[in-house]
Amino acid sequence: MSSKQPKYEYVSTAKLPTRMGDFKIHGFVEASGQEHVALSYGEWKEDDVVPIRIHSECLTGDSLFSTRCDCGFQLEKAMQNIVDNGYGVLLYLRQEGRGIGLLNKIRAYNLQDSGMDTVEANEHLGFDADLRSYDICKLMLDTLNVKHVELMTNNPKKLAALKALGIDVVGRKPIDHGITKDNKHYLKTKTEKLGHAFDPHVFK
Ligand SMILES: Nc1nc2c(ncn2[C@@H]2O[C@H](COP(=O)(O)OP(=O)(O)OP(=O)(O)O)[C@@H](O)[C@H]2O)c(=O)[nH]1
Ligand SMILES: [Zn+2]
Repeated sequence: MSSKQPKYEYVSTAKLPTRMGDFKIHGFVEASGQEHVALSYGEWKEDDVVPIRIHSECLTGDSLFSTRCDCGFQLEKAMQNIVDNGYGVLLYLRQEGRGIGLLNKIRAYNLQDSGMDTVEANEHLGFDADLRSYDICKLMLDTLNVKHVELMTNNPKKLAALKALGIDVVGRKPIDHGITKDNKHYLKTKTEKLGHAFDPHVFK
């Protein structure tokens, strides 16, 4: 990569009507060719605090209705929250499997079917527990003129990452939606090993 080539670029915007409401979709690309999108809804001014969700791709949860994780439920809830608020942004990052990719996630699921937890399975495959980067969020938010955010997440690493990028994180909105018998153990592991901020009562 030449030093002049930008690491991330904005590409284009189009209308995206959805079941929840009429969003716009904004395309971004990394120098590596990896593509990401942001959805925006409604209007805001530069001084407004904008509710946002940074969602990591999960084909199984987001598109195939899996109850093994909470991703699909969170995606739907976040988009509904944004519509209910009148404005907001969803950054949809193509970091499937916390950055290890879809087929490695299936390998990790296979190990979990034999008793490992989500972190042990990643490590068994030779990966760190979480390989995601949030650097592209800065370009995405700047492009959409978002300066102050309230982040919908249970993951404190996302708050820290945004702050490190110079984004004014005004608050966090918990998104503990979609807890099922199939994902309770997964969510408990995230709380105990990955620092997620789930209230312990949700696992009872
Ligand atoms: N490697 C791996 N990735 C998983 C597994 N289950 C879900 N994922 C991926 O995890 C990502 C979602 O991350 P989570 O840890 O569930 O949640 P988060 O995004 O960190 O936090 P929230 O903002 O609170 O949702 C998606 O990319 C999923 O594909 C798993 O068992 N192993
Ligand atoms: Zn998922």
